[in-house]
Amino acid sequence: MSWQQLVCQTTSQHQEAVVEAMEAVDAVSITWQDAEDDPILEPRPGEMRLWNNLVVTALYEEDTDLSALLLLLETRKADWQIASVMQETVEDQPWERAWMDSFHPMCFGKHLWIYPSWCETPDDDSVKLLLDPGLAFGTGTHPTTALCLEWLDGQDVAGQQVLDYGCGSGVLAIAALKLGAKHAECTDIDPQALQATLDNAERNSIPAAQFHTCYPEDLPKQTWDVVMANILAGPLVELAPVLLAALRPGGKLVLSGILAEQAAAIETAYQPALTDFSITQKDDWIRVTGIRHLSSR
Ligand SMILES: C[S@@+](CC[C@H](N)C(=O)[O-])C[C@H]1O[C@@H](n2cnc3c(N)ncnc32)[C@H](O)[C@@H]1O
Repeated sequence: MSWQQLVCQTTSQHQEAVVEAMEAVDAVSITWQDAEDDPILEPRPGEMRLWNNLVVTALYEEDTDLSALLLLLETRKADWQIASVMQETVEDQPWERAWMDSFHPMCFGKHLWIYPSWCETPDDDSVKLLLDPGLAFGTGTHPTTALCLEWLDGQDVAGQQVLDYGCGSGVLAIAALKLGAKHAECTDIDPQALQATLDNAERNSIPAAQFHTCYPEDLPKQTWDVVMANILAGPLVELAPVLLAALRPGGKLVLSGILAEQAAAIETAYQPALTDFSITQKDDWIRVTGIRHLSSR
């Protein structure tokens, strides 16, 4: 058995019209994704934002007649800012397994590995995290997470208290605990992220006494030895007073989720309070690290 797939590139302004036209011919599924590498900045609550240019993909049964839809897309090409339309045949496959094939064990730095739960883990002395893709961000496949994990792997966090601000899946906190940290505080504005962190901590056999999840407004009034925040440049600039106040003098800060061209804004907000300020780039993204001055500034 095979399927027909229609792949159409348009703009966010016309995505709704294209999706409606595709739905009208009984699409089995419709998905859309970024046509470029265009990060979406955090929407305000209740607001939905799309990438500027997107690729809309519709799947149809083998015998669906798509001629009228193709004609409509061709006629409205200019109005709906359609850059391309492609029709292809897709062979049937075990879909529930297909996505699993794209997740493999990944190594960060020298010792830190992330394994999907369906992979066998070797019996060696590497540090292993079990993590499956889920609703919350953070499986290590994104350069921003990878930058933080690579940094963590090179740190001596034994016995330290860490704060994971914007924890997503909890990947950074769990990695720090596996590397010997004493306790991790995990915070996020998204309830699904807090739940995913709890689930992933349990899956990784982290004792409940070693970590805690809460919303940012409920964070305990204390400072931490290590503060990690992989959010986005805008919120990181706004959160600078909060994150710096959470860091004990001499404590280490790692920030990620920042595009290379946003480095100056982060530097202005954080550099005056830090020593050893350092920037590392991976693809379009950067990681910023530093140590809080021993004297308060
Ligand atoms: C890019 S994900 C990072 C997840 C994970 N820490 C990692 O490194 O892969 C950013 C997370 O920050 C959360 N977030 C965004 N703005 C926030 C804010 N102002 N305060 C706390 N969390 C925030 C999001 O809900 C999301 O889970």
